[in-house]
Amino acid sequence: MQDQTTAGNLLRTMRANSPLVQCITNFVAMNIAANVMLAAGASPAMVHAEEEAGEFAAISGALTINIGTLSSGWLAGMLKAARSANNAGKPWVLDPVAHYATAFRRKAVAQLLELQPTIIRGNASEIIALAGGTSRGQGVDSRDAVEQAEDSARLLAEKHGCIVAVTGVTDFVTDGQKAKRIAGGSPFMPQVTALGCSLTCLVGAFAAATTNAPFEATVAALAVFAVAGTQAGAAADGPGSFSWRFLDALASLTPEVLDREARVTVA
Ligand SMILES: Nc1ncnc2c1ncn2[C@@H]1O[C@H](COP(=O)(O)OP(=O)(O)O)[C@@H](O)[C@H]1O
Ligand SMILES: Cc1ncsc1CCOP(=O)(O)O
Ligand SMILES: [Mg+2]
Repeated sequence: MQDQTTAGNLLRTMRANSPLVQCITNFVAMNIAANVMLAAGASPAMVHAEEEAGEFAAISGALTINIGTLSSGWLAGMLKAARSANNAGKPWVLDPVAHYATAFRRKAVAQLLELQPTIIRGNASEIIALAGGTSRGQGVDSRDAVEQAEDSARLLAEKHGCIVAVTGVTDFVTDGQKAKRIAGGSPFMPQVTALGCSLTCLVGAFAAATTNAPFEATVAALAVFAVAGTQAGAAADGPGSFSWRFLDALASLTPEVLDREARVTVA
């Protein structure tokens, strides 16, 4: 029988469903993340107000929460949305942007972790710090290698019963037991702001489109970024042209090419 959980098949399913994803992201990411989602075939909605975030989570296929430009009003909306997603049985993804930088962020992330995200996606410095290690992160940017964050990712996944994705040159995804690495992408990617935030939203789209397969959904979303990133990077002259080429590559990526080009290995 054909494997329904290859990245290509999950991309086909995701596009067929075009899932509504509530993206509580940050002011920097809102526009590019929505464009990335539309190019890939998902249906994003940037809804964060405390007055409506919980109600909206109940009608969305998945929720993503990113603390990049946090304020107390947004945090209230995030907590309501996460509780509502849990009550409705919807997956939700946490992106702990620069959570190590201030006491406000550290406390917010602790509150969000108590609500048991389905998936955590962060860069290496964020994942190392989230597991209690000493990271070299500077603001929103990672200064650690993914390889150094792999043990932290496994620990976090076990502790919180979730999937953890660490991104960088070669990405790593684990449920605490099994793990995969996804190679590809482009050195231009960390030079374009909010691509990690956009990827978190896309992980939400794949999680919404799969039933009880958050590990495979996460691997598929990361593989889409890796293959489209490689394609865009090969033709780009710099981060500016990479940006629009990346959107085009996402939109034109076929499930067949994704399965052929994806460099996914068991870790
Ligand atoms: N040097 C690199 N080479 C290839 N791909 C990269 C590189 N750095 C980041 N990426 C890719 O960029 C995307 C965003 O990841 P990352 O930069 O780690 O997130 P963040 O923006 O949250 O720090 C991921 O798809 C990741 O694989
Ligand atoms: C620059 C910046 N400042 C606050 S959030 C943000 C965007 C971070 O995006 P990413 O985590 O994808 O690099
Ligand atoms: Mg980030």
